Amino acid sequence: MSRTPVTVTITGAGGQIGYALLFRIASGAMLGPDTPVRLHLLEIPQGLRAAEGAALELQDSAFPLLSHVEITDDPAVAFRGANLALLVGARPRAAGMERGDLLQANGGIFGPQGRAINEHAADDIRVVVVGNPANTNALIAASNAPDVPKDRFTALTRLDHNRALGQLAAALQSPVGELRGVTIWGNHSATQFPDVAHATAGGDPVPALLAARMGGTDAARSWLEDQFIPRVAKRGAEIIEVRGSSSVASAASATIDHVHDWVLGTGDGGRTSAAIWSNGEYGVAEGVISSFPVVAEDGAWKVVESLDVDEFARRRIDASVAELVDEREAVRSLGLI
Ligand SMILES: NC(=O)C1=CN([C@@H]2O[C@H](COP(=O)(O)OP(=O)(O)OC[C@H]3O[C@@H](n4cnc5c(N)ncnc54)[C@H](O)[C@@H]3O)[C@@H](O)[C@H]2O)C=CC1
Ligand SMILES: O=C([O-])CC(=O)C(=O)O
Repeated sequence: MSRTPVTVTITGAGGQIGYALLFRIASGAMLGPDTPVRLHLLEIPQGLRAAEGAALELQDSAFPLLSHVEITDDPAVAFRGANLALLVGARPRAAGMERGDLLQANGGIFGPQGRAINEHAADDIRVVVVGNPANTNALIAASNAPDVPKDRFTALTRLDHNRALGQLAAALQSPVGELRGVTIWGNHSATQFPDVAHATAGGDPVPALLAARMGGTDAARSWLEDQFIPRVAKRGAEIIEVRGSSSVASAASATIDHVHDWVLGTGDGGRTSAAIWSNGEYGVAEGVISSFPVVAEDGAWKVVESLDVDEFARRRIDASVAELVDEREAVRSLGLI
């Protein structure tokens, strides 16, 4: 284990997801058992004590891969030399806040962070935005980092992808590990489209397996449209209702999965979902950060472009992309991009 440590910046490191992320990163779950890490924890002043407390616990965990922890409220320090940036800290929607207010408040976070990444991060910087509204926050950061290739800015839809796997596995009574080819399209919001048209379980097509279990194609289609899609798309709200607060461990786990696959590759048959810069694939508007079916090879996400999109899927994808375009117009009119 003589490799140079990878510098990982985590924003909002003193928050809930930050707390769940830090220990898994330091254990090697994200970058593998041979890669030492330096952690840069960025917080706002009122979050620094929580980040300091987490750092004490990191020390107490004696992780062999953890080479250094830096805690700061200065983005220039946090992003200096960063190879990976996990942008978790964001401004939550408060009571009475309009969408424009939320985008404005987050623009005040992700604009400066994009500029600090542009100025201070390492040349191979890769960014995943978790803080909501994740896709548009990623767009703001990317737009404020003109020297960083756009394909280095991504947003997390892996949690939605994993939620879809969990629901399908339960419906089919199939191990999660046998499921392939699920896709989340569009925005990390209730308009997202979880798509199983090309999915397989144990090598068999999921639509046919659902029809066999549910007594026909119409019953399977109703289950997909009336139960599966809304349940996955609104799972965040369900967790808040049942748990009393938003998803934390599953969000951290999905973030680990996203970065792990981006850096180390998805391998054979490992198609997944990630929100990445659109170059117009599948008719998605260029220059929004949309979720696509992807594989990762040599440290880059690639859209899997060979899938048929039927009329139902087309409508769902277009609706979610229309929301992304609206959000882009809103942040453009606020001067944030
Ligand atoms: N994309 C996804 O799938 C999911 C996204 N989320 C989002 O992740 C975000 C974080 O969630 P939690 O950790 O539960 O929230 P939290 O409120 O526990 O933690 C957020 C932390 O960010 C810090 N912070 C705020 N502004 C900052 C800034 N400018 N720089 C650095 N740190 C800053 C806060 O001080 C706080 O410690 C939220 O926006 C949430 O909506 C949550 C679950 C899933
Ligand atoms: O709504 C939230 O803050 C949490 C979220 O994004 C999710 O659970 O998908």
